Amino acid sequence: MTTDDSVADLARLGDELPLAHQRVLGSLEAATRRHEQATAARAQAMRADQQRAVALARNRSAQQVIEFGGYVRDNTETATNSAVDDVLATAEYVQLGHLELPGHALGVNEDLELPWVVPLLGRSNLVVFGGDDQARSIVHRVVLAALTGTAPGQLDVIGHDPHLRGWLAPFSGLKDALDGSLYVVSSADDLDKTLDRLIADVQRVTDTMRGSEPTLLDYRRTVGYPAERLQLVVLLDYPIGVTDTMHRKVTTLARVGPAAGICLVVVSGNDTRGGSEGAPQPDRARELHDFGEIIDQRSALRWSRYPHCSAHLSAPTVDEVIKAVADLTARMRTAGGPQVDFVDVEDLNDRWTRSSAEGITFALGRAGRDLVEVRFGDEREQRHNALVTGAVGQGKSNLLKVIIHSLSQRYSPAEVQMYLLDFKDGVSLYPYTSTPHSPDFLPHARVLGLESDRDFGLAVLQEIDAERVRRAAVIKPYGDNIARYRHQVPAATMPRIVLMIDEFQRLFEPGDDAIAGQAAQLLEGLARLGRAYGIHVLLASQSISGISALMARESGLYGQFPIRIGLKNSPQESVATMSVGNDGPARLRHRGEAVINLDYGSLGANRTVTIASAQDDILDSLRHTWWELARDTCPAPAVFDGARLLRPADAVPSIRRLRAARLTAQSGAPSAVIGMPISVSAVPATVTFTAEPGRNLAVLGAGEKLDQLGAAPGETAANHAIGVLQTAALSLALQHPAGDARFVSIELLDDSTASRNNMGPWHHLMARIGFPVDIIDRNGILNFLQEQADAIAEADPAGPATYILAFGLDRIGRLDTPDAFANTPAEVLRAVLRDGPTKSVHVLGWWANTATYQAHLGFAGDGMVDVMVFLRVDQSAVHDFLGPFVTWTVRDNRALWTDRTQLPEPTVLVPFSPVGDQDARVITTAEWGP
Ligand SMILES: Nc1ncnc2c1ncn2[C@@H]1O[C@H](COP(=O)(O)OP(=O)(O)OP(=O)(O)O)[C@@H](O)[C@H]1O
Repeated sequence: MTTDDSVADLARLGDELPLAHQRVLGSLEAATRRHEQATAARAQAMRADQQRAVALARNRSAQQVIEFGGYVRDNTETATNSAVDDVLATAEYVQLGHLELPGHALGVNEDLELPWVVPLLGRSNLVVFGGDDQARSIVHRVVLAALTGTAPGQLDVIGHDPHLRGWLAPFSGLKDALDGSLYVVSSADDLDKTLDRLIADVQRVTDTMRGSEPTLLDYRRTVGYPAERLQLVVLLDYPIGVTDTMHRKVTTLARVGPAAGICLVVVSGNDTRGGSEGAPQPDRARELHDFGEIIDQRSALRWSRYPHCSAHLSAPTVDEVIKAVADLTARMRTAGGPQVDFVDVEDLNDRWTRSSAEGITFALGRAGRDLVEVRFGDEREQRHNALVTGAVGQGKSNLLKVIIHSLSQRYSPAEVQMYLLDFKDGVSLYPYTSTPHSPDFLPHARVLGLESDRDFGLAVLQEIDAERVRRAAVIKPYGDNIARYRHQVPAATMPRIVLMIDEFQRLFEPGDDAIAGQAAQLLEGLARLGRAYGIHVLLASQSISGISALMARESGLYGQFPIRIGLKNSPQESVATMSVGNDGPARLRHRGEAVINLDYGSLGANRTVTIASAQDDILDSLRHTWWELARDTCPAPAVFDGARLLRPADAVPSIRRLRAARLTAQSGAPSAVIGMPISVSAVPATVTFTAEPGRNLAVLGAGEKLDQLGAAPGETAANHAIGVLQTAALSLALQHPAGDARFVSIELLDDSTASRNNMGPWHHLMARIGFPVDIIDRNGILNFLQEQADAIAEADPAGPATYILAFGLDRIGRLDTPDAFANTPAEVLRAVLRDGPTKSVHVLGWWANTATYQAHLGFAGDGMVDVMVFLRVDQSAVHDFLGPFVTWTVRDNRALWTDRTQLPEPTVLVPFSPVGDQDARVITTAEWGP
């Protein structure tokens, strides 16, 4: 290649270079443009996508907000309207009104309105800042919602109102329905005590739960019944009147209260000056923020959880509150408390398996998931006796029934024996007796006092005391108590004895007489000394405050009763049952709940128990089983029914025994049966008519109550004077199987009295049993007495007996008109009375009027009549006859019996009533033997 060629090539290249450059630049530009266009197109597409996504998201979220709003509204219904007939219903959430969110902020067209629901009972406290009328409305709304959202009667409202604003006054109707369900204090002192009590409540609730559940509400759900109480504590004008110490207690409660069912509603107004030792107020205000939910209405109404929402309160008017409270109290009155069944506390398949040697245990009910039992006789615990109190209708009878059946199911009659006395006019012990229609009886019952009176109460105490003395002698060689004795003599039978007296205070009323004194002494002795011999006492009463001073002062009886069981009662009774300052029972809410305290009622030892409900059908069938098992080995209990009239037919077994004794010549003289002494042994009162001076019988006083006059014949015949004489005659006649007796009846009764008291049927009956009665009327009486006096003088002492019945002898007048020989008929009567008995002529007479009786017998009457029966006779007349130390008050269905030569002291008895149709049937059809 030449040089010229090279130059030419270079020149060509030089020409082509700019073209190539331009081409390159051109294509670069085109590429850049294409790229830019593509990028712009992509960006536009992405923007469009994004806008679509945002729009979609907005739509979706608006939709969700709307849906969620509906959901919240629906669920609010459920959360705030718990079924209040469910006993566990609790206002855990309450609706106060609604919250509003502006719609444009959410991308929705309308502003959003949501229910304003705040957590409350068991969940949180509430603090309201600002103290004007709106705060009052908030309080009304909160309290009302809490009450209506909780099972009736389960929530107590406690208020502190230092400025006496009366904000809680519209709720005062609560107090009428349930004591203690609203309690408002205004003084700092009272608030302090209330705070102490609330803190004690927290401790007790925590003890009850024993860490098994984190909160009371959980615990209630687990055990399935509303254990303990819920409390809403409203503190107005906080912290007015609140000292530092109290504030610390409030702070503690705010922290631990909700879990224990205590919820604080603190209203802190604009005036926040505290008590004298008040902490710097900003600190307190700051602490209040930690209490729980905050509602601030100092500027606009806000709930601190959602500060961007405006809150709107649905404020009830005062009238609405009052009306709602009235509805609520109506439901509270009918609402029952928690229920535990007998089968929840007693194993029906485990019968009579326990030994009472070391003590006895019975079930009462449940406290939460715990079975609550009481043990008597334990040597270590040294609790032997119990005191039970409860206002009328609060479940005392039910409780006693549970105790009786729990003991009877666990222990056989050889291990536990019961003496049951009921001093009220009730029927609770009737099912334990046998009746003609139902032969079952409670085999563990040794004595049943159905409508006991004081005499019978005393007789039972004496009987048990005698048993104590007997046991002391038996046990002595083996040690000093029943446990040691039974340990060493395992084959021995020595049941524990439980003496249970309902309305025992009646034993001590009027309080200053001989019976009260003896009863207090015996009871105290039994409660103190009986423990060693297996004797335990359970006293029950509606009202002991009247006698508590007597019990504590004179005999120290209460000191023997470490176990106190208080059903709901007044504060005064509660304190009398427990101890000073311990009004636990008064704060119980429901029938069937009780405070049990094993430490002499000391404050701090209270435990709330739901007493088991005595399920009658189950208990009836248990008793039937026990009876089937024990009927052949256990005698029926001795039954005393103080109100029941004693019928002549009731005397048949005794008369049969007396007749048999006469026939076998064990007894030489016949005995008239006149009544039943008030005693445990069923041995009748008898008057033996031996041929001795003085063996006459005088019945003194009116025989019936005036308001019984006019009763239909036969139906309610209750003239006891006539009844005593008729029955005496029947019983005497039946003891003369040989027919060697004559009966004469002096009858001075008016027709109405005679017919009302079945004199005709009595004559008829006497005739049917072989002893027709010779009747002497008013006109024949003087002649008859004269004849008798004459005949007595001549009579053979071994001749047939003559019984002169005299009905209403006082009606003949004083018998002091002398005859031609200056003898008065009264003297003739005295001759019969004085000389008759030794010739087997006995007078059994009734004088309604004691003055006439004295006139008939004269001053020298002593010695003519050994036996007297006083009916409706006043105390002073009794003193005339028996001296100043005998007390006697007129009582229905009772008589006072004295026998100068045979009875150590006057004895109260139930006298017989006149013969009725049924008596006549029984007596004529009874098997009398030869
Ligand atoms: N623990 C309980 N559980 C369920 N019901 C109960 C309970 N205790 C009592 N009751 C019911 O309450 C009512 C009154 O009870 P109870 O007769 O025992 O009261 P009380 O105090 O003995 O009354 P009173 O003194 O007037 O005779 C009864 O209908 C009884 O069934």
